[in-house]
Amino acid sequence: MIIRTLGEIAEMCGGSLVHNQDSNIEIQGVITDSRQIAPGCLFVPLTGERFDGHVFAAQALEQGAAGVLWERRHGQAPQGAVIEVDDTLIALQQMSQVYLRNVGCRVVGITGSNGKTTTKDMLYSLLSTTYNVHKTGGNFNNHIGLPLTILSMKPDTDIIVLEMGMSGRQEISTLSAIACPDVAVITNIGEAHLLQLGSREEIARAKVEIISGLKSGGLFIYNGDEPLIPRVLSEPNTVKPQSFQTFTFGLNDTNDNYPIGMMSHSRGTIFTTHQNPDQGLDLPLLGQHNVVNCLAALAVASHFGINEEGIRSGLANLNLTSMRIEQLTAPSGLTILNDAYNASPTSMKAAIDVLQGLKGYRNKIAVLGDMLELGPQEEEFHAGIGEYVASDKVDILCTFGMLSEKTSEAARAHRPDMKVSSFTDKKELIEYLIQHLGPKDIVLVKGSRGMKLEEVVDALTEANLHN
Ligand SMILES: CC(=O)N[C@H]1[C@@H](OP(=O)(O)OP(=O)(O)OC[C@H]2O[C@@H](n3ccc(=O)[nH]c3=O)[C@H](O)[C@@H]2O)O[C@H](CO)[C@@H](O)[C@@H]1O[C@H](C)C(=O)N[C@@H](C)C(=O)N[C@H](CCC(=O)N[C@@H](CCC[C@@H](N)C(=O)O)C(=O)O)C(=O)O
Ligand SMILES: Nc1ncnc2c1ncn2[C@@H]1O[C@H](COP(=O)(O)OP(=O)(O)OP(=O)(O)O)[C@@H](O)[C@H]1O
Ligand SMILES: C[C@@H](N)C(=O)N[C@H](C)C(=O)O
Repeated sequence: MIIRTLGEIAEMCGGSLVHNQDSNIEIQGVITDSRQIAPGCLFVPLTGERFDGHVFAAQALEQGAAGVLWERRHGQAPQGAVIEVDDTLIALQQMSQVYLRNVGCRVVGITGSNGKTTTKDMLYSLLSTTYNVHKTGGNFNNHIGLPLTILSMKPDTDIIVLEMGMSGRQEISTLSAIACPDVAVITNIGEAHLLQLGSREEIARAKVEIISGLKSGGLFIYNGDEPLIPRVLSEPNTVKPQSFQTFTFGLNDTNDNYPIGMMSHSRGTIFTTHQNPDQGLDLPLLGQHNVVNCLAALAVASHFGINEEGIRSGLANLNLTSMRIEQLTAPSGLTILNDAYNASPTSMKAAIDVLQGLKGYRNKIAVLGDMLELGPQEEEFHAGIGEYVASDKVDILCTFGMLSEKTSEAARAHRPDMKVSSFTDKKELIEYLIQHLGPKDIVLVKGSRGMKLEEVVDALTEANLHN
C-alpha cells in the first residue's frame, strides 16, 4: 500500500494542508469507508447515494486515521491532519495516478461485458509465477475501486492487473487515463448494461475506450470473434495511441490464437491451441467460455515472457473469485454450479451450455433469475433464454423474478414436457427445491447481482435432501 507523508500526499492530489499541520505525519494506506479505518490511514470522504463521507471525517481521525481529505465546499474542516481539496474523488484518482507512476510497474487493463474478473484471476495466477503482481480485489473495477486498487499495491510491484468496469460511456476512458495501460484486453462484447448504453454498438464503443489511455507502442488484445471491435477501432472518433500492436483470440481460426482441440472433464477442460499445438493445457474451470478467457490471459502471459512451466503451474494454482460457475458439492451430495454473481444473456447461455454438457446426474436443474439492466428488449431476452434452456438436456427449470416469468413461458411453449416452475418469493423457491432435489442431482444457480441468488446456493448447501 501507499506510504507517504501528509505533505507528499497533498502534493500528489493537488491539495493544501490546513491548521499548519505537520507535513511529516506518515500516511499508510487510503480508506474511503470510516467503518474500515486502519491506524495511520488517510480517510478520503466521498459523497454517495446514501451518505456524505464528510460527516465521518472527525470520527475517522478519532478512530486512528493519520489524516483526512476535506472538500473546501464543505466549510470548516475538523481539527487534525487535514488536506483541503476541491473534489475528493478527483483527488483520490490523481493520487492513484501519481502513485502508479512512482511505482513504475507495468499495467494491464481488462474490460469486456463478461469475463473481466475471471480473466484477471487467471492472468494473476500466470504472471505471479514470475513477477510480483497486484490485481483488482473482487470486483473493485469502477472510478473508485480502480484508484483504491492502485493505492493498495506494494511499492515493489512489477505488474498490476486492473479490471475496468462500466455502465456508461466515458467511464472506461476515465479509468484508462488513470491507469495508462501497457496492455489492454477486451474479453467480449455482450449485452451487460444495454439499458444504459442502448445498443451493442455503444457497448463496444464504451469498451474500446480502454485503448484511449494505452501507452504508445502498447498491446491491444481482443476477442477477434466479435466484429464490432474492429469496426469501432476504424471509426474516426475512436481515441487511440499513435501506434500500438494488436493480438486477437477467440474460437474462430481467423484469430492470432484459437483452440484446436478441447476436451471437457468433470472439473474443467483440457485444450490445445494454434500457437502451441503440442502443449495440452488443463484449465480447472468449466465451460468453453473459460477456455476463451484463458486464451486472453495466455496472450498477456506470453507478452510478459511466461514460459510453459509457468503456464502449467499458474493454471494448476488458479484461485477464481467465487460465484463464477463455481462447482460445489453439498454435504447432502447435491452438486451445485454456483454462477450467482451476475447474469446477462451471453453468460446465461454459457452457463446453460456447461450444465447441458455434464453427465452422470439423475436430474439437471436450472434455477435462473432475472437479468437486469437489459433495457427495452429485456422481455425478449428472457424469452430467448427460455427457448435456449428448453432446447436440450435440462430436466427441471425454476425461474425467480418477474422478468423470468417470460423465461418460464417460453420454455413451456418450446418444450411442453419440461418441468417448469416460476417463483417471485425466494423462500418458496428454496422450499420447492429442497422438496424436489436429491443427492444425485446437479443444479445451476444463476441471475443478476441484484437477485442475490447466493442465498439459494447457501440454503441448498445446508439442506438435508432425501429425494
Ligand atoms: C461510494 C462507495 O464506495 N460506496 C460504498 C458504500 O456504500 P453505502 O451505501 O454504505 O454509502 P454511500 O455510497 O452513500 O457512501 C458514500 C461514502 O460514505 C462512506 N461511508 C458510508 C457510511 C459510513 O458509516 N461511513 C462511510 O465512510 C462510504 O464508504 C462511501 O465512500 O459501502 C458499500 C458497502 O461496503 C459499498 O458497496 C459501496 O461501494 C460502491 C458500490 C462502490 O462503487 N464501490 C467501489 C469501490 C467498487 O468498485 N465496487 C464494486 C462494484 C463496482 C461495479 O458495480 N462495477 C460495475 C461497472 C461499473 C459501473 C459504474 N457505473 C459504477 O457506478 O459502479 C460492474 O458491472 O462490475 C464492488 O463493490 O464489487
Ligand atoms: N467469456 C465469457 N462469455 C460468457 N460468459 C462469461 C465469460 N466469462 C465469464 N462469463 C460468465 O459471466 C459471469 C461473470 O463472470 P466475471 O465476473 O468473470 O465477469 P465480469 O466481466 O467481471 O462480470 P461483471 O461485469 O458482472 O463484474 C459469470 O457467470 C461467468 O461464468
Ligand atoms: C452493480 C452493477 N454493475 C451490476 O452488475 N448490475 C447488475 C445487472 C445487477 O445489479 O444485477
